[in-house]
Amino acid sequence: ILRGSVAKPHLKPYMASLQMDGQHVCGGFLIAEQWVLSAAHCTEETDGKLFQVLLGAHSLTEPEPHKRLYQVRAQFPHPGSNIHNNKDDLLLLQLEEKAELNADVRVLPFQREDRDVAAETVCEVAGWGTIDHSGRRPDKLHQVERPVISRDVCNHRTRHDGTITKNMMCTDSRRMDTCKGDSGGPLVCNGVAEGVVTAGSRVCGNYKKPAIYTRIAPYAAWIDSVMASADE
Ligand SMILES: O=C(O)c1[nH]c2ccc(F)cc2c1NC(=O)[C@H]1C[C@@H]1c1ccccc1
Repeated sequence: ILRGSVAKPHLKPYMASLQMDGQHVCGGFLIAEQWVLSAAHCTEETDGKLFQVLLGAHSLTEPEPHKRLYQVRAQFPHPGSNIHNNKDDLLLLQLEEKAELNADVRVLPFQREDRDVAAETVCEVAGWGTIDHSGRRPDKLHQVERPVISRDVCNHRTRHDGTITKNMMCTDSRRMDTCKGDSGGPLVCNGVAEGVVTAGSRVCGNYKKPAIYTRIAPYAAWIDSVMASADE
């Protein structure tokens, strides 16, 4: 998160850190007791290995009462996701067991009504991604509030030039922005997860390149079907 602030500890109890060999790779969030939603691109350099999911954390390194690293039973990248674009950039992770829910570990509801969030709506996004232009990686969760910008503005030829589909949404990236390592985290508007930070490589903090999110509502049926069909 560029030019945001340190989050209040454990006030975003749905936040997950997707880790590989003890290192934070991407964000994610708890959508059900045994399920985390993130971004498919985050699996690109993991050559088939499964993530581990850290829940209940504020600091990535310090011991905290409800912090716990969960093994992942299975990962389900959206079948339409690919390395060439930001389409269908969603990843479902089934935890090895149901997460123990408590004050620091809670499910976040996601939007099921497929209707665009109004431009100028101020939403919030959090993550353990880079916090400055030298790529510094924070130990603690950071957050920032950003206004939604319309798809028409985001698709302007000087911005993302028509690549933003109806299944994507954008927020203003002037100065304050998401950045590498924040991908997979939720864009939360009025307490509901409306989007997932896309994990395609992108410049951060440049107003000409707004932040891009995968809208969740269009994928509610896919999410429900994967959760329903995955084996116990
Ligand atoms: O965050 C992203 O957009 C993104 N997209 C990807 C695609 C492939 C892929 F193998 C990884 C990523 C990845 N994450 C990262 O590179 C994470 C490792 C870097 C990082 C940044 C800040 C703080 C901690 C760690």
